[in-house]
Amino acid sequence: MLDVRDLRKDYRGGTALDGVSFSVGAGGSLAVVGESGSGKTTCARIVTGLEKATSGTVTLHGTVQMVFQDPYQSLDRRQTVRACLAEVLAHHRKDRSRIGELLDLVGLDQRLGDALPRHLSGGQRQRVAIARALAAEPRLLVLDEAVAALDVSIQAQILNLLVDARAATGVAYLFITHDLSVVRHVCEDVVVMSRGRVVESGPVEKVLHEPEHDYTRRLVDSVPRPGWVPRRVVSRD
Ligand SMILES: Nc1ncnc2c1ncn2[C@@H]1O[C@H](COP(=O)(O)OP(=O)(O)OP(=O)(O)O)[C@@H](O)[C@H]1O
Repeated sequence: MLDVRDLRKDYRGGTALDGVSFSVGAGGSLAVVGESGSGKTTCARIVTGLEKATSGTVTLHGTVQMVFQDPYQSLDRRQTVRACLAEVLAHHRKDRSRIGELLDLVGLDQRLGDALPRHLSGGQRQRVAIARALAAEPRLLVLDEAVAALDVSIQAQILNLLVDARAATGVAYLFITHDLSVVRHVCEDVVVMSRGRVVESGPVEKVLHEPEHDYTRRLVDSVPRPGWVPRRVVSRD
């Protein structure tokens, strides 16, 4: 449902992407990992249409929504959770009655519908951002460092939520992260980027256990706790 072929992005100062190709099947989940500056965000911005590639093609069947790292920046500070979701539902001509369903889907208490972003914790705000993205019923969600700003225990909760939301809705993920430890739980496949190129790709388990490329090996070694898998967390923030 998403096919990215031979993307190139040149800036005046250099090249951010060079021959990048990958694809995500319907309901699939692909991680794009790499160090800072490897080109991940540029990929995400081109897939979502925020930026144009210098050359190459992006073929996408269905709509795409994006979830950013910092939900506080991406939410309107004057808008309650309910108003925020109502706006997106109206924009996409979806039924307003879905607000309750969306809050359930992301594990937010219905009473929080009347809260403003400043009354919510970081994890709760990210739940709102995910609900807002899912309100449009996209076929693909691009998550750009969506858990990077959260504490590890809250990260685990949001990762669990993402697993559950994908199972419930059939949405596909393009999961952009510098942190390999969060990939295994959420994604089936991974592409590893370095300096604007894909250096390795394949099933997550294979790439994590038998990395072929030196760069990937270093990324795997730099994970603080190799093999760390977030445990199911029962309590919610
Ligand atoms: N608007 C721009 N103008 C010039 N160079 C840019 C621009 N945007 C990105 N770049 C360069 O392109 C390269 C890839 O950047 P990109 O943000 O995609 O990497 P990244 O892997 O997402 O890193 P990070 O995690 O730090 O955001 C970097 O060298 C960056 O400096």
